Amino acid sequence: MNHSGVACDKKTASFEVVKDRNGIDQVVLQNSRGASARVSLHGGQVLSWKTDHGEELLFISSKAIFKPPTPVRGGIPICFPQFGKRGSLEQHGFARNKIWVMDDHPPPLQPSDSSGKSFIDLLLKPSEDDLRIWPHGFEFRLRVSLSANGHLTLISRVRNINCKPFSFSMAYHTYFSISDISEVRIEGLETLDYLDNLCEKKRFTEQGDALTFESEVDRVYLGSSDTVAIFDHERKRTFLIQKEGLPDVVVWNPWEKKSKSMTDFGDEEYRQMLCVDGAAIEKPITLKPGEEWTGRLELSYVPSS
Ligand SMILES: O=P(O)(O)OC[C@H]1O[C@@H](O)[C@H](O)[C@@H](O)[C@@H]1O
Repeated sequence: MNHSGVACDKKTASFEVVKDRNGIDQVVLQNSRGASARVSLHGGQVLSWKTDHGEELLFISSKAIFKPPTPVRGGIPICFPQFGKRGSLEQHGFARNKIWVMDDHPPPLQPSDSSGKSFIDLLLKPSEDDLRIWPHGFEFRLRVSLSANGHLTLISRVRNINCKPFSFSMAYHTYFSISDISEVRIEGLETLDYLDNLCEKKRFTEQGDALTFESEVDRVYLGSSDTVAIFDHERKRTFLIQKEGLPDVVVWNPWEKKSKSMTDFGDEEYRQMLCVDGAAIEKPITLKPGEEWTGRLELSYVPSS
């Protein structure tokens, strides 16, 4: 199938555009082995990423609301131009609530970002309402691609098309599907400083051990290495998060009490999800007129013992 703004190598991959129940386009990417991903124009949000055995790798709440402007609880919402409540905008900024468009003529990326991959290019430009609350002309281009080996890559390019500089924060708010929160650990954040959202954003230093979970966690780890891993012992699977241009890592699990206060989240669902986000938060990105920033996230999984 051919669609403007969408390209793929038909020998190795395919895609399809379908409408959700609210009439919003979703793009289904598939690789030659049958792995798939689903991306909605609502928020430019990845809603599903499946292995070639059809196993879902991302968490979506059974109570998620799919009607804009509510952001969908799960998948990979894009937080932009603000993370959390660190600014005057609504929580996590407006990008995740907007309807993005397919990008007909994206500026070229590296050939390796296209060949053998099934991908979709999306674009968000500010509406007049957006400009009233955040008066900065920008173009946000997002490429979501699925490779032959099932890796999911998100490449964000933000360009300043205005005549004055602006600054922003950004996060790929990734809800991983896990067997049980008591069975997982994160490696790659040991010894880093973090800002604890549960303690008025105070700065602490992580101890030398891998991160495990026994209560609510809501932290921004600062200046992490470019690879972070989530080990899921029960499922015998490890997620690898590789990132470029995204120095920070958000780790969030709402645990029991907060889960009960969220209307679009099941009371017990905190057990089956863990958010680990590649992000740029502590030091906002500043773009001069005409400048562009790129932030790249690659997600993959390997069997583990
Ligand atoms: O409910 P929202 O707006 O999607 O946010 C969920 C969570 O997102 C996390 O990234 C934040 O650190 C948390 O503080 C927040 O509760």
